[in-house]
Amino acid sequence: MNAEPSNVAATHGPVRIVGAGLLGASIGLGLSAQGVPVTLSDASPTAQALARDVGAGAIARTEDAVPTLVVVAVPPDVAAQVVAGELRAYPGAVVTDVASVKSVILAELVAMDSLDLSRYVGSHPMAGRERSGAGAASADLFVGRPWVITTRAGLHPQALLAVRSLAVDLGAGPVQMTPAEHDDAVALVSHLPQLMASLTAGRLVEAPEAALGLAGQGLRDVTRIAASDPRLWSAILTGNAAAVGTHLRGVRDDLDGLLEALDRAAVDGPLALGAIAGMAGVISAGNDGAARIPGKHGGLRKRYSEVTVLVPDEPGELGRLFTEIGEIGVNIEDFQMEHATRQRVGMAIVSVIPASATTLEVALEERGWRVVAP
Ligand SMILES: NC(=O)C1=CN([C@@H]2O[C@H](COP(=O)(O)OP(=O)(O)OC[C@H]3O[C@@H](n4cnc5c(N)ncnc54)[C@H](O)[C@@H]3O)[C@@H](O)[C@H]2O)C=CC1
Ligand SMILES: O=C(O)C(=O)Cc1ccc(O)cc1
Repeated sequence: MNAEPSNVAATHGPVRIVGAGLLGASIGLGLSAQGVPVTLSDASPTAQALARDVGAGAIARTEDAVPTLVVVAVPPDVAAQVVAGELRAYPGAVVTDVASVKSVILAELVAMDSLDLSRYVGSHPMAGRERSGAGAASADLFVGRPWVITTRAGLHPQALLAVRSLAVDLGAGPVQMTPAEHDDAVALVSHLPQLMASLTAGRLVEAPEAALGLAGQGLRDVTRIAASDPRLWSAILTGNAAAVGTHLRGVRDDLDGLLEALDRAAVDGPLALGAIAGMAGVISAGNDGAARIPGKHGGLRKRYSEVTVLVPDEPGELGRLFTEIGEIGVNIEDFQMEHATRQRVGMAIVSVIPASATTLEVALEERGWRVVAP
């Protein structure tokens, strides 16, 4: 995202952000970069000062101009209380929250007396990281990502428009859903994957060092989000308990079928009746499901060819590889690095458009690089 003020934001502000962590500071950075006035408030003075220092806005003061929009970016278990406080403090402002669960927060708000909920729009940017705090914030966190905006009867159309504009200003695509539709969808595409990553990584706690030493990219891919914050995620998961439970029970049914087939193979041998079909069913359902995940830009995921190059684990070698790929005239579309444990070599996996893959392989080999056969 352009760091220069572009003055094209539909959001005029002032925007008040309550909760200046990863999400709050990322929103503040994105809006500040477009010249929108932003103030920051956080229960933690340290978090507030860090968000200011990274450029997400100014620390809120009592004499500040009244905000037109308040963005609440605190953990889900305190979101309703904070939203209620902001609706009361700023009777002319639209208030949104960005918490990862929506029905439970709306239910808490509805149960409170004398709140003007026509100005409250629950929302959820589908973008984030496995790290917390303003130190990990980024102005372009939301670019190209969906931003769910929850709709319901009684919502003021101007409030809905203000939150849609916020999402668009930050480069996201607004998607309207009811709170229940949202919660069921994220239970499947966000909350279940978090639990599967945590459950898989949890099995490693007591694994022998020798086993861990064999780990490759597959384990790293599956466990990336296991680094997430336990406090935040317990609030998210319990805040969406019914929907998460439904999808987790589905996994339990699949596991029961899998175990039955495995037990048969363990007792009667790998070709035991139904064993192969049991495994193939699970793996091919996985193939079909994974093929349905939209890619970065909504297209098919496998748009690039991968060229794998061995890179000596020495200072400057990766830089030299990038420079030489540039000299060969091939554009790097994506990049991943795999490290083999206890070896002084890494594998650079360079994604390029399919038409350039062979040219790149040949040219790199001519220059003395070891290209791993696809
Ligand atoms: N982390 C992620 O990847 C995503 C998180 N979200 C949602 O965004 C919200 C914020 O999450 P993060 O920014 O990741 O967390 P974070 O931990 O980085 O930041 C939360 C901030 O809220 C502050 N806070 C807590 N209680 C407060 C209160 N009562 N008043 C004022 N400030 C308070 C904390 O001091 C902290 O600085 C959560 O509701 C989360 O579900 C949404 C999308 C992605
Ligand atoms: O890192 C990822 O893959 C994510 O999906 C990030 C994320 C985490 C929590 C949310 O509520 C929304 C998005």
